[in-house]
Parts: sequence; structure tokens; C-alpha cells
Amino acid sequence: MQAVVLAAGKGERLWPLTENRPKPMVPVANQPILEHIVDALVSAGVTRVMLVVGSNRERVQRHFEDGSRWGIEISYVVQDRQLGTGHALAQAESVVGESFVALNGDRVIDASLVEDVWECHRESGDSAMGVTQVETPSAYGVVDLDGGTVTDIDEQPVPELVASEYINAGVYAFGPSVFAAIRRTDSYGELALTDALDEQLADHELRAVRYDGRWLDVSEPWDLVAANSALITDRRFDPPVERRKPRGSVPGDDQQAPVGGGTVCGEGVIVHPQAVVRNGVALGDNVTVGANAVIEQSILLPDSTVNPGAVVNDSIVGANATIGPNTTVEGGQTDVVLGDTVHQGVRFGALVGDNAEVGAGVTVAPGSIVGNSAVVDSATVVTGRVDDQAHVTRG
Ligand SMILES: CC(=O)N[C@H]1[C@@H](OP(=O)(O)OP(=O)(O)OC[C@H]2O[C@@H](n3ccc(=O)[nH]c3=O)[C@H](O)[C@@H]2O)O[C@H](CO)[C@@H](O)[C@@H]1O
Repeated sequence: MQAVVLAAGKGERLWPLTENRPKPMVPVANQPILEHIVDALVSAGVTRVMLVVGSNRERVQRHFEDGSRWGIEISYVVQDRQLGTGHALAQAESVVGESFVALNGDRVIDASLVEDVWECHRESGDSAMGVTQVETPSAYGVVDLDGGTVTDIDEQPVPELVASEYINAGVYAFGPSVFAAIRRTDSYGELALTDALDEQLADHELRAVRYDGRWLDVSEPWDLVAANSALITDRRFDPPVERRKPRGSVPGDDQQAPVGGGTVCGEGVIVHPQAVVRNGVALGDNVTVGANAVIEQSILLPDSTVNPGAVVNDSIVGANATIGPNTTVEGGQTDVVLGDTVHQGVRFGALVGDNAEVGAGVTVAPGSIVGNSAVVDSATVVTGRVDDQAHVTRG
């Protein structure tokens, strides 16, 4: 079985993390998003994967190389400009040949979804689409179903008018004829893969494969936090590195550091014996956590430091960033305002960018996003968005 993964999107909603790494390489549970997807494909029996990547693809290629580490063949197709999911898939035409599975590169799914969609296509000869139920269908492509077929896909549903609970799960199986359908699609701006499926909808030739397994969106910062803790606490998850015990930092002391259940640790992590780290936390390589710090439901990227007495909840701390002593990055339910959009009632603390330095005794309000290399002076309050390299001072 072969698979095309659409992973060229810019991931602007994960700013500032995506300035220093392409979105597929943003880590969740200490493993790049895209690697979770590749793992699912391998489990489903896929032997050949074509990754559609953007122009900032070097890091993806360096990580996955030719796929031999996963026992499969991985190759790369470049989409220079992000002109939509249909356009992204079209880039793979010359390398695909026969029937294949296609999937979005920004949802963490189970292997069974890929297996079932593929099986449906093989048996029927028709295109197949995975459909699933989510809490907020209007955030996705809402699908209408007639038994086992998809009869409509609405990419811009009006929340109050959504009647179906099912959405397009972004996992498909197609024959090569899908490329001709993409070419026939009128597009103004973006070329959406779902628009290219219109003819098949009309002819009742798009099969729906219902799925109720893991489907984790990783589009927004709070999605990363939720996906991170869901994966870590899922007993099926096999962490990329063994669940290493972090070292306590007291010299000559070999007592076990107090890292509770639901935690994954990279290499070289140091957690002070009097710190508390528990409940869905990923500590990247060389993370340091000081005495009496409390960290829950958070992602700490490699080389970051949480100093003594700091509290970090529901948050993401960027690579090589520093959280000062007694600083609080508190989580919980909050409304996050990003640009013109208000995201109501999301569970989120803050996203602190790579190399940012947050001083001592700072209060970082829930929903804040601090840019890369920003400097926040001690005893200040941070709310909302802080630009890259900005300096937040008192008064
Ligand atoms: C038009 C379309 O497909 N809509 C589907 C897409 O919406 P959604 O809006 O989520 O689609 P995204 O824009 O996130 O793109 C999906 C994937 O395609 C990649 N990408 C996107 C644009 C591009 O030019 N190049 C590229 O490679 C992205 O990196 C991402 O991995 O997924 C949802 C579920 O996950 C579905 O419910 C929607 O029906």
C-alpha cells in the first residue's frame, strides 16, 4: 500500500513555533507530528510514503531521510506555493501511478482508519473518505451521508445550521483518476481537494468510512497541548525514546526525580527532586526543572529551563526558552483572541517562543503567546501577543 501525506501547509496558527521549524516537525509527546502519522501508516501496512512538503522541507528530509529507519520507502514531493489541498495532492501525480491512500499531515490518527479506508476502496473501486464525529463539526468540512456514501461536503458551514455530526476526517483512498478530477476543478485562489470530489458526490461514488478512533487535531497551540497529553496518557503510545527517568539535580544524590505518571522524557533531562512534573507533560532533551516548580499538561521543548518555584500549566515552552523563578504560566479554560478570531472556552495557558526569556515573578495570563527571543522583565504581567524579539518592561 502506498500513501501520500499532505504536509506542505505553513501552520501559521502555530506561530511562533513554525518560524523555526516546519509544522510537521513540531513535537507532540517528544515526537514530530508527522512521525505520529508515519507510525500509523507503517502499522497499517503502508510500505511507500510520499510526503508533500513545502519549501522549508530540509528539516523534514533530514529527519525521515529515505524511510529506512521505519522499514519503508519515503520520498518527497515539493509544493512550492500553498495553493490548497487539491493542488498539494496534484504534485504527487507523477510519482503515484496506482491506487493510494491520501491523508492530511496535521491530524494524529489510528492505523485502523487508514486500513478501513483502503479496504473500502479496494472492494468497491470507488473513492473512499474517512468520516468522524467531533464536538465542533463547523470547524471542519461537514459531510452529509446517505448510508455508506457521502452526498455533500460543506467547507464553510454555518454553525447554527449544521445538521450532520460527521466531518471529513482528511483520510482518503483514490484511484489515479482523482488527478483528472483535480485538473477539471474550477478554482479561484485555493484548489480544495474536496471541491475536486464534487463529481463523485453527484454520482454517489464517494464512499464514507465511519471512524470513531483517535483523531487529534494539531492546528492550534491548545490542540498541541491536548494532543500531547492524550498521547502520553494513552497506553498504546510507544514513546520515541524509552521512558527515561530524569536525574535529580542534587549533587551526589541519586534519588529518583519526582516525575509522575503521564510524562515522557528526552535525554539529559534534569528535574529537581522537589519539583512536581505530572499529568501529560513532555520534557524534551536537556530540559531543566528547578526546585518546587510545578508542571502539568505541558510541552517543554529541548533545552528549555523552568526555574525554581515556577508554575507551568496547559502550556508550551519553546526550545531554549527560560521561565524565571516563581513565574506563573497558569492554564485552565480561557478565551483566546488571535487576530480577528476569538476562540472561546479553550483549555490553554501560554505559548512561549524559542529562546524567549521570561524573568522572575512574572504572571503570564492564560491565552498569551510570546514570540521567539522575546524578553520579559521580572515582576511584569504578560497578556495577549508579544512579538518576536520584543522587550516587555515594567510600567
Ligand atoms: C479543503 C480540504 O481539504 N478540507 C479538509 C481539511 O480542512 P483543513 O482546513 O483542516 O485543511 P488544511 O488547510 O489544514 O490542510 C490539510 C492538510 O493539507 C496540507 N496542505 C494544505 C494546503 C496546501 O496548499 N498544501 C498542503 O500540503 C496541510 O499541511 C495539512 O496537513 O481537513 C479537514 C479535516 O482534517 C476536513 O474536514 C476538511 O474537509
